[in-house]
Amino acid sequence: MDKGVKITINYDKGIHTRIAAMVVKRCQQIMDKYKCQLYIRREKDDTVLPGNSLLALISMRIRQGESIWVFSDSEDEDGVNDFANFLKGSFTINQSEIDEVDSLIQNNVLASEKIFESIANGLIVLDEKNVINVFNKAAERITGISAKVAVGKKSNEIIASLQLQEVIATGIGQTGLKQKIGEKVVITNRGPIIIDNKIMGAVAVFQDISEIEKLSWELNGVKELKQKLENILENVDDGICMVDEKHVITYLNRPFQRIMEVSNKSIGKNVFEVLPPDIISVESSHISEQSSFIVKRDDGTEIMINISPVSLDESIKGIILLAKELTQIERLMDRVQELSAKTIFLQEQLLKKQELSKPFQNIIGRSGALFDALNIASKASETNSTVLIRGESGTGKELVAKAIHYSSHRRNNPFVRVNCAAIPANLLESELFGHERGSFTGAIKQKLGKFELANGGTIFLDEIGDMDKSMQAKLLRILQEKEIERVGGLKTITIDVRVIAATNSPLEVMIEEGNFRQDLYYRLNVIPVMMPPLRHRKGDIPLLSQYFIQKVATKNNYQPKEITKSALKCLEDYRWPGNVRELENIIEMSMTLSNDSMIKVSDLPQYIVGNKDNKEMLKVTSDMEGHIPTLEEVERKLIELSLQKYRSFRGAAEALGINHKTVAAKARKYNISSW
Ligand SMILES: Nc1ncnc2c1ncn2[C@@H]1O[C@H](COP(=O)(O)OP(=O)(O)OP(=O)(O)O)[C@@H](O)[C@H]1O
Repeated sequence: MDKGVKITINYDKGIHTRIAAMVVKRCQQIMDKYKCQLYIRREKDDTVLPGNSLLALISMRIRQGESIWVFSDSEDEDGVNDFANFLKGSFTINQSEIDEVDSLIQNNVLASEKIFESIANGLIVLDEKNVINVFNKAAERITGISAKVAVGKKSNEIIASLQLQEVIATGIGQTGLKQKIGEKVVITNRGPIIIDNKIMGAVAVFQDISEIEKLSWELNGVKELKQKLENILENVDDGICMVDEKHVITYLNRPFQRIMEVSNKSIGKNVFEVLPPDIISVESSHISEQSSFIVKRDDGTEIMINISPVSLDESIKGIILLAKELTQIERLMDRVQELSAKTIFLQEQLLKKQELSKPFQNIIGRSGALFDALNIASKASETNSTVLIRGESGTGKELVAKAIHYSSHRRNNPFVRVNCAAIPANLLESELFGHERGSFTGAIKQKLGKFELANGGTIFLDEIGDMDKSMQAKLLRILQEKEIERVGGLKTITIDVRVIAATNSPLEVMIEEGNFRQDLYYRLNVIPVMMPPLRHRKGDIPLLSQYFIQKVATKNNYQPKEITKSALKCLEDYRWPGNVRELENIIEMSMTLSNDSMIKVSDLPQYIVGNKDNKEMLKVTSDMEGHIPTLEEVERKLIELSLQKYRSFRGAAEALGINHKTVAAKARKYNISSW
């Protein structure tokens, strides 16, 4: 190869395309003749090109006067000399040679096109005016634009996103450029075509990497998911252990290490070596379905083990072991039960509260028994049925009767109360049914009865147990026929009245004793409402006290007072025979009596405080172990106890219902100094 021949090109147009084709043709003939390969290279260039490559020769663009070297791979120099002589000549050519050369060029062009078409990357070639000359099949596939449309158009009109005009404008190429063509992501290598230092066009080769991008995005998603999963697994309370199909531990979370007393160094070890056989055995590691069992540890605690197979494409790839400390589960179960009971209770309360209409809302109390009564009463208000309200005096029977009336559709008509106990039996009939004026009744003028006055509304028959038997019969008739006759009158008057009756009397006993009509009882007791006594709902006392303090303050136009804890305790300890009415009265009285902003024990009536004192006294005396103490001894003990309990003269004074100065004096007298 080193023995090349240097020649100078004499042909005035240099080796242009057609001459290059001639050179290639001649070179091939010489190579065939001498069985060698011929090469050429520029004088000051190391690049060696085959002499029979048309593309190579054209790209060299050898001009007249330029020197080139001719080489051969053979020792024999004849081929080189022949080729060199041809190159030095004037390339005279006849017509048949022209045809041959043209067909060679044509074939080469076709071959280049074939190459362009068969490459997998998109190829776009532009001329110096930014007009697309080549737009191969891959470019068509990636861009979705056909070559017929693209070729001949400016690149920015067809595929603006590649910005190939920039390359022509700047002459600067780039490699590995990430660009977008529509939804597709491509990596582009692009560069200018420079000939004789002039930008003659640009070429871009691009590869569709959308799939790779998608995969890498998916891979990132998988990585993120894996991270999240690991975080979850580490933060759950359950122990989790994963074992592969070869029984090798691949993962253990921290709770599993704690529960099973193993370290994370067990990862990579055989599960049978790490865990005892009562947890996992060869048989249990071959399961195809989930199984659960309880294992008792030496310290008596129990662990629930759950083994599940991990299957992929119908073959088992390993197992997952879950370990839960049973005590913890039990604790959780208790908590769940407690919470669900609480939720049900609160839901019921909420429901009750929501269902109660406005007139029921000023009936104070949250206790279950009261709510049940109010709930029934509230439902009764939606009907015309007779209601029988039972309960001790002062429990709020009238309040409920009014609430029923004012919640019902009768609310704009009268609510008429009749106290059956307060009206003498001989007057009750005319009170209820009215009377006509005249000699028979002796009445000077006509009087409407309560039933007529209540027409369209509600009649509230309070203390119905005190009604005498003859009136009971008349009332029964009215309830059945919905008609009345005034005393001394002849005509019957149809009435539309809802009846609500109330009593504190034991009607069932009275029926047995023959003092109350059973048929009337059934007529009245259509919807029974039981009002609980206050001593059965002491939890309502603080709320009721607050309510009455506010009510009295508003009524008398003075500031509401607070109630001390010890005074409230006294109220809670009392039996309340007079129920809410009695509490209301006590609050009103003590608010009036109290000199400052607090209702204290000393402001409460003695029989309420005394009730508490009695109990404490009993306790104090029983503490003295059978010996009957003197009054002084009891007093000393009481002062001592109350000072120990309340830790101030004022607190002890409140509890004892005496002045704090008295307590201080007594403490001095009995020498009680440490408390
Ligand atoms: N739950 C309550 N909330 C607020 N006030 C109440 C409540 N219960 C009773 N009261 C009040 O107590 C007083 C007595 O109530 P009410 O007259 O309704 O009782 P009663 O059961 O009808 O008594 P009696 O059987 O003696 O007629 C009234 O001032 C009433 O407003």
